[in-house]
Amino acid sequence: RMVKRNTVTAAAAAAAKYCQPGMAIPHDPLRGCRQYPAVSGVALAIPVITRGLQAVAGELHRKLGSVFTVSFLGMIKVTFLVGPELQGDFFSRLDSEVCQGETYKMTVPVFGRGVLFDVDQATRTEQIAICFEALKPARLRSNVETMVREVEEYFSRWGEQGTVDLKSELNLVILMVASRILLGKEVRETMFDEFASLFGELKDNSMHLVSHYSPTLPISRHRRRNAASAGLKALFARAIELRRASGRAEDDALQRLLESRYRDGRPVSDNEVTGMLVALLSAGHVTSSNTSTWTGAFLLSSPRHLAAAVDEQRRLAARPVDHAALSAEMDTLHRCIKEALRLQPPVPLLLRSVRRGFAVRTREGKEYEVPRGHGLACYIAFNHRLGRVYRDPGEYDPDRFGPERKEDKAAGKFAFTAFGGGRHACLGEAYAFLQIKAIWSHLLRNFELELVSPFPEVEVNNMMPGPGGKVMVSYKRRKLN
Ligand code: HEM
Repeated sequence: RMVKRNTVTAAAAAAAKYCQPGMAIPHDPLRGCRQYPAVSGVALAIPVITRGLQAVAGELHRKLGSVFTVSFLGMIKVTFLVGPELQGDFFSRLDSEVCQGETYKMTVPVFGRGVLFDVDQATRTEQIAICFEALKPARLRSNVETMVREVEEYFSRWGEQGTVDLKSELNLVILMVASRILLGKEVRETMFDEFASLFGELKDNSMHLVSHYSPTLPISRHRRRNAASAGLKALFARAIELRRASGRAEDDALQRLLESRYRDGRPVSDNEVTGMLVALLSAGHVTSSNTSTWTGAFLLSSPRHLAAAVDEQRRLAARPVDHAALSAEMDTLHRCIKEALRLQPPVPLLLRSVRRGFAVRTREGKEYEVPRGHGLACYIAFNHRLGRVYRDPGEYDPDRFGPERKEDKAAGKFAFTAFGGGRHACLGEAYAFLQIKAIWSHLLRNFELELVSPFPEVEVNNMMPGPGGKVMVSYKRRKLN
């Protein structure tokens, strides 16, 4: 039953000064609108700065329940849906009801014109399907050997012992893997340094909050972002020319994109291919790099789980690190990575806009209407720490995903959403796990590691916050047997 916003009770009317028109209105026939589900975003600014977004969200959740609206000067209203049971409304509704497009407009100057969030919904859906086809797990099988070789070569440069900033090391090795598997040998072998410098510039200048709210504001950061994006696309266009001139077909994502066609038979243009490559790198690099670093920080701070992960590698030491080993035989390592993703999801907050209003029902049976025009928020980092879903939610405890506990499954489909879910679920999940496991299985097999700097704090003012500062790790070579 749809709850009409204009049919609130007398009690609700009395509370109207708090429940501004257009807000999600709790429908509680017995108590009326006693809760005040709308809060001012401006009033929240100081608490968010001083106490952090998670703490403030916790307080709002305690006071207002699982559905509440934050209003920014009455102009932007964002409704938060808290808890796995409400995430179907966020992830699975039709794009005509709950739409991604508005909130990803900031990617247009990054990916370039004619790609993804610069095109209509139908074309975007086709382009995403083309990217999915290029990275689907069956396709990646043949790339694993190259991926593992790239990782081995990278760490062969480390000495017998030393101290490194793990964050910058993992950032670089992941970029090398991506340049080989996604972009191909031309970029990896002849243009890597130029590519790495342009991509670094793009990454540093495109993910700040100011770009989210005003992507074309003429500021120096945006000029540098635009130049880096144009430079990257030109570099990929050169790689395409080299590929065509060689007359060879390679086994990488570039080749698969070049050979793709839209459903009507139209080939994907070079501009679209270069834009999709920038999109895949942007979606996949920071997320994988941050997750690898958090995995290291957590493991190296948790002797019991580190020992379990090392034991697993010892058991598998006689086996080659191939696709079967990485995808099916490293359960302990998989859970260690997944737990890092639960505690530090690289995309902590997802936003949508509501195109057609709809009603949601909480687990307590309360109904709310979320009206057209609202923003909709899925605060992944907060949902991942709900005590009713995860036992001791602040603890790093990979065993919670084991067969005895399965805490992510027990609470329903959307209890673990580090990779999103439903209609727009991440298409790089298999690729991300393969490469992070390739890296960490190699590190655990070949090095004794120790975290020698304090456990990292989370970065602020970044849409994809990672571990802040340097993450210093000392290493000593070893061989597991
Ligand atoms: C640990 C690594 C990763 C994490 C945590 C992650 C997370 C996510 C999340 C949360 C979404 C959903 C966004 C939304 O619903 O608005 C998403 C979508 C996406 N991801 Fe990933 N991602 C990772 C790695 C990758 C990689 C390696 C690639 C590609 C190489 C990739 C490509 C994409 C793409 C293209 C989408 C958009 C899908 C769509 O809109 O239908 N991701 N990712």
